[in-house]
Amino acid sequence: MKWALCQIDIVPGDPEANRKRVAEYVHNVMQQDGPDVIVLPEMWTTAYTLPELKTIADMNSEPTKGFLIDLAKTYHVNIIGGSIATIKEEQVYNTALTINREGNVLDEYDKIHLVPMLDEPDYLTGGGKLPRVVNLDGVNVATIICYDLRFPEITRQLALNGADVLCVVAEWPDARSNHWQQLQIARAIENQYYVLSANRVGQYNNIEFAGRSMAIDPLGDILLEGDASKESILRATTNMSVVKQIRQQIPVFESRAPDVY
Ligand SMILES: NC(=O)CCC(=O)C(=O)O
Repeated sequence: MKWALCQIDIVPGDPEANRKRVAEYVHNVMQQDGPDVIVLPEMWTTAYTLPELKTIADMNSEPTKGFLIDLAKTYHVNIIGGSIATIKEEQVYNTALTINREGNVLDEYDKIHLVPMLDEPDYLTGGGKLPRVVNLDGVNVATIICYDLRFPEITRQLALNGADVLCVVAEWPDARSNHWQQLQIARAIENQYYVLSANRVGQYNNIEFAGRSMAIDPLGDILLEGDASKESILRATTNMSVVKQIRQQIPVFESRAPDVY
């Protein structure tokens, strides 16, 4: 399966401008060796303009959900639509959308773990349900959002639920880029799945974001890594026979002892 991980900058507080940019990106990506899946970063419609979200966030994920469905159908491509700020029953959530080639919304996941270092808990409501493991062209994929990466409880459970690929959509600051890289490698090794990420680049509110989007194989080897500051599209390939092979060679899931811990 071929993936395009979109490491892009975001226009703060301007969802219309960001949708326009993403439409152009998707158009260009599909012109050259079209991927099977496109992955966008976290909060890509607004960036972290938290005090403004009550006025600029989507309502029940619209209009961005409709926009992504149209893109998926037009280009016949699966889209992990990063995450967007959306208002549901007067609460603002950070929500990841996964849409298949036919334009069906397979998952709408509200970020569970809100980041104190970026003031998310002051403005957002955390979700109460795990992401779904969805099937994209025969591959089992789960998507988490940025800070979720620090919580091995969720990433292990997604492996137990059948994930062979973990996507991480992010706005991870450069100040902690070491954690960004090491945690992705750890999650790949311990769960023996691919970890593919799309992190934003650029700055907002004196925070520099880390870029360095990654594709990591189920042994923890880095296949691709984005630049720290430049917009780029990382093109990765996943092969499910590699996941199967590693899980046979090092049978971690059979060796678990959940009755002990
Ligand atoms: N957007 C995020 O969730 C950032 C997470 C972060 O800064 C960290 O875990 O460190």
